[in-house]
Amino acid sequence: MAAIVTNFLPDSPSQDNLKSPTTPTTPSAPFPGMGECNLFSPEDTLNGDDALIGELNAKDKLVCPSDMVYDAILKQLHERLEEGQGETIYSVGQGGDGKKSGLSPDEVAASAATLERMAQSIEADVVLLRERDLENGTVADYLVRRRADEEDFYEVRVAVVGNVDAGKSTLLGVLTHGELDNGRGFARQKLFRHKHEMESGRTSSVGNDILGFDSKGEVVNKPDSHGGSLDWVRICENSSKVITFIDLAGHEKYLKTTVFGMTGHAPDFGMLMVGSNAGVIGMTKEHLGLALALSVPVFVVVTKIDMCPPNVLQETLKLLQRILKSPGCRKIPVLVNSKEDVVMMATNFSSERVCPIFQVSNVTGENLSLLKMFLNLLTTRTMFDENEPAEFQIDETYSVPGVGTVVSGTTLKGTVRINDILALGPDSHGHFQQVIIKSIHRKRMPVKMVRGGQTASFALKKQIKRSQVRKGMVMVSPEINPVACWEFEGEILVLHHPTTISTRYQAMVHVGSTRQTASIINMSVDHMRTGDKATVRFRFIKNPEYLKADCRMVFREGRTKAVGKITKILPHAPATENKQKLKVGKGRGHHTQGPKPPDYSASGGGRGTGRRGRHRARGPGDVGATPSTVVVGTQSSQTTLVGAS
Ligand SMILES: Nc1nc2c(ncn2[C@@H]2O[C@H](COP(=O)(O)OP(=O)(O)OP(=O)(O)O)[C@@H](O)[C@H]2O)c(=O)[nH]1
Repeated sequence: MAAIVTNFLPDSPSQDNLKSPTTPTTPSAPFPGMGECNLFSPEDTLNGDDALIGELNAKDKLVCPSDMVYDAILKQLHERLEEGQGETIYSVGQGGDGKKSGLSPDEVAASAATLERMAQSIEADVVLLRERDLENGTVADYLVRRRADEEDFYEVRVAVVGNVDAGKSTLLGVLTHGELDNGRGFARQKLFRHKHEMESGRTSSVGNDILGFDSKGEVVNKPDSHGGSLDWVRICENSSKVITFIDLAGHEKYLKTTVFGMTGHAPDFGMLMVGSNAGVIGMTKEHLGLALALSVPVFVVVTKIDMCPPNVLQETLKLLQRILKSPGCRKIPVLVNSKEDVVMMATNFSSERVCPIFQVSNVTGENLSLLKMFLNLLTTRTMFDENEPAEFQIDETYSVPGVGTVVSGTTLKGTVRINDILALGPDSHGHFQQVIIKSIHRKRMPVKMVRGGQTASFALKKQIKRSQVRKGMVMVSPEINPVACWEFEGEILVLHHPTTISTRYQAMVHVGSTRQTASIINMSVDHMRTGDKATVRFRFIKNPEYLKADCRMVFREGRTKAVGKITKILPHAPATENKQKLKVGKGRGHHTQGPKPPDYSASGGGRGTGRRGRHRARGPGDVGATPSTVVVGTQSSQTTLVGAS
């Protein structure tokens, strides 16, 4: 099995205990209140009224409820919508009173009417998802979703990955423009034209496409009849939920950008595309491994089933399932063939264990309705708490004529409103400066506020030049009192390295939208090889960064890949120590302060060496501190060195 597993897929179960805070936390089920949460317990606010609790747990409670029961169920529904950020799945006919679940057709109809009446009163819509025929009758699952608020919509981010030619652009074109492909690139052309228009003046390397769903689960996207482009503002205004596809490149040469897209754009889910005729080739396993390493739940879309001989399709599916079940993945692959499968998969998807597999054709449209239904039911993994101080990570910067500097990225926590004052940084000295939010856009739509889990662009009021802002910076509430760090510790697992990794080895660290070369300055072991785990102390070579413990990280250069999580931030490590140390060592072959000479052979050859030289010339901090160094002072930019013998 090892042969089919990429070097992003270790044969090790150890990834499970690595949790990411830059990617959102995972609730146990995407739909609060699904299944047994329908049932009332004595802890509910019913003051221990046993008779009422009994009524509320009855499978037929919605058939003809008393006023008291009606009010209690309505209150519960309201709470569940709050908890589920505007939606929930409600099962009708499911009993918690010891009686077997299931209602007669008349009872289901009466219950549905009651549910509908309740939903109307709280500005929500009800849509039947599936009916299950059980021994004692029918249980019906309904999607209850709040209607669109012109200014607000619920956002789910899906990173689209897969090998070149898997049909990524075509599928996005078909989904967002509502027209099938011709097998010769028709659908993707629309997307390219649309992208070209939308990205003029922008240098984004990661494409975005949106698909809106209204409160009834209908697709909102309607390209205008002339240019075929999409009106994002109209889509957002009419949608209760917007899926943002983070369109990542399939080619190996863009892997760096793909890693950035997966870490910096905080996707809720990954959509792995596989061409059924080509099978699991090229970057497919690499992308799957990356998603797993970052704990991003993945679903697979197998395309081109219209042109694939059945035996080849079966081979592809068999291999996919084998890879997904392998020790490196430990997933439960499920082929999705019906609406029932979709509801089951959507309600269990956030658990990260199941991996739904869709088989579609962009040309005939086969099974696309199942995929759309699944996308409609996806819920974000971000738990939002408006009382938390705001945190926003920047993944793109712009200079807009007449507006000034604009930063875009993801709100990780709290809320940000127009005129809020936030701390922007860190700059190259580790400092943060105050900025005022002048205006906010979500998907090009002007809004007054954004909250955790939402992407946004902010125009900044203060005279901030674009050159003063870089990807990887953050804007946070000043009450956080942010501190930047040159150094941090992480627990990492080497997924692949051609030889051994030693102290002073340098590679690119990806954490959230932070992407910078860092040097290993010491480790809990002498050397690390493929499959090894260690606690490692890193030092950034160019700027200090704002990091947080428990964030997931990827450490990679060329074919070297390691994943892990940050365990400790060392905000008081000096900024200038290495420059001085370097002078001592340079030209004299004097490396006595460093534990080991740099492992150039392992650092990707001339490229790695060249980087070291380049960064050394630029500024502080390229070679690591030694444990023997004594440091006085706490501000990274003002640190004094004593006893750097
Ligand atoms: N017959 C058939 N052709 C398809 C299907 N999906 C995509 N294609 C064709 O496959 C070709 C490649 O599709 P793309 O969407 O460009 O593939 P991609 O994964 O985006 O490729 P990169 O952007 O290069 O990474 C195009 O000519 C599409 O028309 C499908 O379901 N059936």
